[in-house]
Amino acid sequence: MSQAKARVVILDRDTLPPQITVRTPNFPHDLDSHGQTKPDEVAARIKDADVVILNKVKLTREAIAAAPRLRVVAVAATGTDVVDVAACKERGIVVTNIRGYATHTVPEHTFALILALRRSLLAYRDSVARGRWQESGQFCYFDYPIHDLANSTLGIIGDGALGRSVAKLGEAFGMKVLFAAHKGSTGMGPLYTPFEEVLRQSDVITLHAPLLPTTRNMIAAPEFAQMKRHALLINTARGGLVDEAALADALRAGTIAGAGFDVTIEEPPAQDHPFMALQSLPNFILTPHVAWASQEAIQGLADQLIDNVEAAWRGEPRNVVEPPAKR
Ligand SMILES: NC(=O)C1=CN([C@@H]2O[C@H](COP(=O)(O)OP(=O)(O)OC[C@H]3O[C@@H](n4cnc5c(N)ncnc54)[C@H](OP(=O)(O)O)[C@@H]3O)[C@@H](O)[C@H]2O)C=CC1
Ligand SMILES: O=C(O)C(=O)CO
Repeated sequence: MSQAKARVVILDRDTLPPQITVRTPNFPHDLDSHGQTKPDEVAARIKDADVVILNKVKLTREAIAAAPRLRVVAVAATGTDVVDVAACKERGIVVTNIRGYATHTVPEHTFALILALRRSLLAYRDSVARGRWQESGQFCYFDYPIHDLANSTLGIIGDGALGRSVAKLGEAFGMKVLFAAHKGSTGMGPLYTPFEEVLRQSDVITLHAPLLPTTRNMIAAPEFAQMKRHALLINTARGGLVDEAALADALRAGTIAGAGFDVTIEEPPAQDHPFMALQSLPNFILTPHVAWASQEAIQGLADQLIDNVEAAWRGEPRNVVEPPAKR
């Protein structure tokens, strides 16, 4: 992109573990690396930047306007919802993301949540710790429901790299897999089942769609009401896809049987977030946005991140993110 020395700013290096090697870009540059950046620190830190690298720091239209030299924003994640991509595009700033790095780690985490919930694993573990096994006086007891995955129906929302890998694992467990058509869409072809039909038919529903204006709150009270009472909802995608208060209500009311979440709208969630009051429920598991975080996946992400930065800087950008289309 340029022969001049570039100023590269990393806004949240601490979102990659210290033992992960983030290699130095292969073009002349000065590096300004910050462990974390608060929202009100972004504009000042990027004001002279040519390249910004970030994972979960929000990059707003205002901050972008205050960075006249900015040419490349390299997101260290697949999800780019933290960046105002439309504002970048208007300025000719290239936005890149990481693709396909999490096709083992996220599906495996998804199934860890599904299996734990479907077999009441945490409830049995807690009851063993409380002495319930000895109290039962026999070799086993049946306090909590256990269901097979085989012959059950897995509804997948989002048929990208992760949705498809999850489908393969589901098929290996003997599940019938349904890919949901976009909510509100009618003609997506025979490979897709209408969104509402997926809600009605699935025993397990798992989300793998990006957070966009069109996917925000795609699951709220009316959608919970259409699910089976024994359905599980798994969200390893983005917090904003689900109305969090409606999920808490659905779990308390028994509208659905359980939920496994790796993501929340604000991360970390505040102490008074509706999910924090659910921590004692045996049918709700919240993990701290670590579905992506196998050592193997993160190293692949870090390598791809610098590949993206180098390619964009030499004027051959790859993994370019376009602003969300309105549909
Ligand atoms: N918790 C974690 O650690 C991680 C979370 N993620 C999240 O998972 C998401 C998916 O990742 P990945 O599969 O790699 O991304 P991809 O871009 O490969 O796939 C996303 C898919 O979602 C589909 N999609 C878009 N809009 C809708 C909609 N309205 N309804 C249903 N599907 C839709 C897209 O296809 P089309 O538009 O053609 O339908 C696309 O196929 C990421 O965006 C990210 O937010 C990713 C990695 C780690
Ligand atoms: O890759 C992603 O989108 C993640 O959320 C991991 O940071």
